[in-house]
Amino acid sequence: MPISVLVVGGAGYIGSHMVAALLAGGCRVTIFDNLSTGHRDAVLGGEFVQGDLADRATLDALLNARHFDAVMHFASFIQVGESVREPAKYYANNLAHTLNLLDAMVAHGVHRFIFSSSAAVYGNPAQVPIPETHPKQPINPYGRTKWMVEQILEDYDRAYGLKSVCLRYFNAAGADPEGRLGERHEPETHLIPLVLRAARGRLPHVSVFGRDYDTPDGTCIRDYVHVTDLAEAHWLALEYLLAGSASTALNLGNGAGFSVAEVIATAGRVTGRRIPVRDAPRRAGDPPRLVADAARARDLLGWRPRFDALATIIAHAWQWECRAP
Ligand SMILES: O=c1ccn([C@@H]2O[C@H](COP(=O)(O)OP(=O)(O)O[C@H]3O[C@H](CO)[C@H](O)[C@H](O)[C@H]3O)[C@@H](O)[C@H]2O)c(=O)[nH]1
Repeated sequence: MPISVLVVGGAGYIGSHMVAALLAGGCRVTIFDNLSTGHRDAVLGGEFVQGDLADRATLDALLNARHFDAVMHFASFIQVGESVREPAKYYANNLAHTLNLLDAMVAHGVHRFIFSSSAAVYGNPAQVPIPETHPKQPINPYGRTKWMVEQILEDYDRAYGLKSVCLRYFNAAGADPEGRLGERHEPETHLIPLVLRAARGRLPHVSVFGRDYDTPDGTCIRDYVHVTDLAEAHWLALEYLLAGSASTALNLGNGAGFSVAEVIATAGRVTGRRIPVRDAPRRAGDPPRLVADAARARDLLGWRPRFDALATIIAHAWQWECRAP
């Protein structure tokens, strides 16, 4: 029997790369596209179900009709600034709808869950690289929803035996090396796709949000991790749960930080284009440095990122950008 996985948010950026990896690995995949936030054409196969995570009846019907070995949950809103302006939207989708999904899983005896968490659970870190044991003090509603779900999962394990792996992504970036999939947020707010749009002339310039941070060149430092390596980590987390292992939370990053200025310079070299830059004020809620200590994912899962060079991450994103109309 192939492994059967329900991928919630499987038509989004990271979810679609995951679906491709599961299909390539011979899994039976059902994609639940929550509120049509994804792109159906991004899904390379599997069964496609469109629905609303708020609708328990749809979830019950799905979980009644199919056996799932595990659920992977990618369907969340991800914009920090928007979460500050519209917290209700984030608490409804990222928290309440996730709770609905978990309750449906418990009711139908599905007890393996892989959750897309975030480095945002750490808030402004007191140290980098950040280990998983670092205090969790999220500084915006987005990060709080991720940390609340992680805490709910601890309680659901104790009470209902629901086993989970929370994967705390640092900065997901890059695109499918074969060029079939890539990043397509609407609106796009992430640094690398915006830099590449400026390189291609689809944007007049890229803004640098703050040059007065306490970092060597004054711009913020992030740990960019390739989307294919994130999908690989989910695979390993699935195998880990199928082996009967205990619930855990793991950082996913390369352990190397790059500043905004370094990203722009690297993109200039990779693309061979001049990238117009404009200085802009700091963006609210941006911590100066986020760099992962991913030793636990290495030790527990055997995760070894393959595309850890920033230039490779940007090259794959550029290949995808060049395919955009
Ligand atoms: O036009 C831009 C866009 C971003 N930045 C800077 O580039 C860095 C990276 O910004 P991104 O928006 O690409 O990524 P974030 O670190 O803000 O976001 C990451 O962490 C967030 C939570 O903290 C969410 O999880 C989000 O989806 C994830 O990519 C930040 O210092 C940001 O200020 C710019 O200078 N100009």
